[in-house]
Amino acid sequence: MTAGSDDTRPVTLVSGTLGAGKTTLVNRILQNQAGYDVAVLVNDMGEINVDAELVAGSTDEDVIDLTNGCICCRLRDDLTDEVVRLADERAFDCLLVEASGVSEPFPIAKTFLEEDEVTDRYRLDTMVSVLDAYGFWKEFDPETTRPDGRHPGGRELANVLVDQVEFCDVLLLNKCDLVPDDAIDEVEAVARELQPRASLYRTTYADVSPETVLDTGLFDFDAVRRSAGWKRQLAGEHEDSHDRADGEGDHGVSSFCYESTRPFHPERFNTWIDEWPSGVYRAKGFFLLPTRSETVMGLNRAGPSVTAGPIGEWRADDEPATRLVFIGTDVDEAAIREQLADCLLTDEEMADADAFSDPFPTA
Ligand SMILES: Nc1nc2c(ncn2[C@@H]2O[C@H](COP(=O)(O)OP(=O)(O)OP(=O)(O)O)[C@@H](O)[C@H]2O)c(=O)[nH]1
Repeated sequence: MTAGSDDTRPVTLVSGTLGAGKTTLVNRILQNQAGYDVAVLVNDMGEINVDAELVAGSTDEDVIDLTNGCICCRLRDDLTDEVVRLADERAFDCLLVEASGVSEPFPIAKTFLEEDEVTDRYRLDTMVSVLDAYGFWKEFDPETTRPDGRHPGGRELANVLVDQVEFCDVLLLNKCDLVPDDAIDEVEAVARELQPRASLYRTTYADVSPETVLDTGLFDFDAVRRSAGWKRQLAGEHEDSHDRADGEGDHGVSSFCYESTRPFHPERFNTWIDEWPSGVYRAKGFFLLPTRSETVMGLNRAGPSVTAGPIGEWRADDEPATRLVFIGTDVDEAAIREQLADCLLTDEEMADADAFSDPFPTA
């Protein structure tokens, strides 16, 4: 889905975790616009917009600064006003939006897909994720320390990171200078499992040409939604190099979907979540509990952070079932399936489905 008519301007949305190299990329593009006249919109969480100050080689009118908050949460109206004003007041070819490191890209993208005033003037063209390859590698290999001794930061951001990898057209594995080659291979394998259809580049100081991220025509809303690793799995598909009998891609990265129409024993399943199988760094989906027959219970685990709780109600035409996707490295799928089967209610327990205590949150 690309909204708008031919005279709309292409929008490139750059997201990525804190310090991944977004500003470095934006600077690079501004310094080498390759024949494009590029306008830039930046947003930062701090009171002082460090990013706007750091974006070099630009006059004030090139760079619009949305300080005081994160675009995706508080500034959606401001974002709409600013991009509309920009389009009406200035001539330029492409808009480059740098999201703050804690913004989720999807809500920003929605502004460019759903707001009529915006879609009259712009079309979402390319979603770029800049990944701190070092931080990502470190996330799954806690023994590693950075040469300068600093922690790459923010384990709690793991959820954001996964969303950013899953929802993009172009993925830059940046800071490759800090990661040994064999580890980059592994990071790439993980990233490809999470997002198989993105164009992927290994970069140092975001060294890509402007054509890689500007006016690419790559954005395809439905394809992005469909192809994110876990959604693809939930839909029962499995493609390309990962379509193997054992479900395993390169470097031992694999994924599988567990399904059952029989509910889990609430406490057994909760204990299983606490213990968690080794190697699984991504899990997403929903599950059934006898104590919540009307409720869709969601499970979402990214790196070390996990949430499990109600995410909605089953609708009349739904077929309630547990569907959980697991992605990990050297995962023992058979063992996990067996453990999960042990968490299901037994026939005896099914007969007395009211007799459970339920440790999961209610809201
Ligand atoms: N070693 C190394 N450092 C890099 C690379 N890319 C960027 N950096 C450095 O990492 C730091 C953060 O880069 P930025 O471009 O400011 O990152 P950002 O994503 O805009 O950061 P936030 O706006 O805080 O989220 C800077 O000191 C960069 O010079 C790289 O490929 N290798």
